[in-house]
Amino acid sequence: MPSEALLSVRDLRISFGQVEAVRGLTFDVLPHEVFAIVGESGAGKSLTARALLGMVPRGATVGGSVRLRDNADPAAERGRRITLVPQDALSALSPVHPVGDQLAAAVRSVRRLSRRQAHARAVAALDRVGIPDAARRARAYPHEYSGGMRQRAVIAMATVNEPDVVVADEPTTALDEERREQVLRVLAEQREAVGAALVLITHDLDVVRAHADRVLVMYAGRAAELGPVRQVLGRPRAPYTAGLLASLPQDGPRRRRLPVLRGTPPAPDALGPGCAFAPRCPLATDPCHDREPALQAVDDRLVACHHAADVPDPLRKFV
Ligand SMILES: Nc1ncnc2c1ncn2[C@@H]1O[C@H](COP(=O)(O)OP(=O)(O)OP(=O)(O)O)[C@@H](O)[C@H]1O
Repeated sequence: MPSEALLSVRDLRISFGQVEAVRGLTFDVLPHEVFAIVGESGAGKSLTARALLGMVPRGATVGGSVRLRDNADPAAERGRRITLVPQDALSALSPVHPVGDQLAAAVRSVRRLSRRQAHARAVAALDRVGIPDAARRARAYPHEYSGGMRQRAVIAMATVNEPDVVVADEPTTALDEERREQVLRVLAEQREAVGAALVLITHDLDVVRAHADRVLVMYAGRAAELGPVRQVLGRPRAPYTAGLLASLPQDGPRRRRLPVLRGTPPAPDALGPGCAFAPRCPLATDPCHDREPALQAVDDRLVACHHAADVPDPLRKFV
């Protein structure tokens, strides 16, 4: 891995029996960056997110490698050097222990500190994420917190041990717009406060545009495009990225999003020999149906498309 990478993923593959759901992902996460993974439902984002922490569902086989800096195994460093902000804040907190105790336990699981010291760290972490009157609130149970406070407490839990990498799996999916921005702001602040990189899993290109430095666009378990957000979203080279982008309104309320990408992604057990996107792709030609494209470097990013050089600009003409 490049010496500066905090997390290095090489040819990650996750399969269930004969069916491969994640099909060979390779990328690095660099210090301090926000690395987004975006794609439609079923693309393999959640499986990938969990594999980054060494967590895989029962019955899955994992190939390739995921390593932290100094070749450390993420499963051994989970909670310490790499942490997860899950989608559902409630499920991340135990209902039967005060929030402060849960944070203090997380601290003591990785550091030799007295209860008192760990509790002080827990309170400081709650204070840092903007929980008012943190010392008192630390003694309260999750059900005594508002939804927004619970989200913040989960972010405090993920950052209390000052990890190198925080993985946030769709942290804002269930939230309204205002809460969504709040959570992303708190995440960004905490990432900066503890100096961590953030892997942000989302299906929302608006979130990517506003919050990420680099983006991996996934389709059917593979990388369709990978590179700096400005390049990838500014001038997509994968027809899939272009289609996703074109389905966003250029302005106006988000809910007026247009369903431009027709059809649905293929199921992992129904993939043919060609490009998985070919059945939905307006640029597809015979080679696209016959042969899966390899990732190639084009304009400061990697693209898996036989027609990477032909994806028209501006986007509106494409769809
Ligand atoms: N435990 C499992 N057993 C069998 N197949 C699974 C399992 N978990 C996930 N898959 C399959 O792997 C594929 C990728 O799933 P994953 O949850 O990673 O997608 P995703 O991109 O996170 O989607 P979403 O945005 O809906 O969460 C899906 O086709 C899913 O059916």
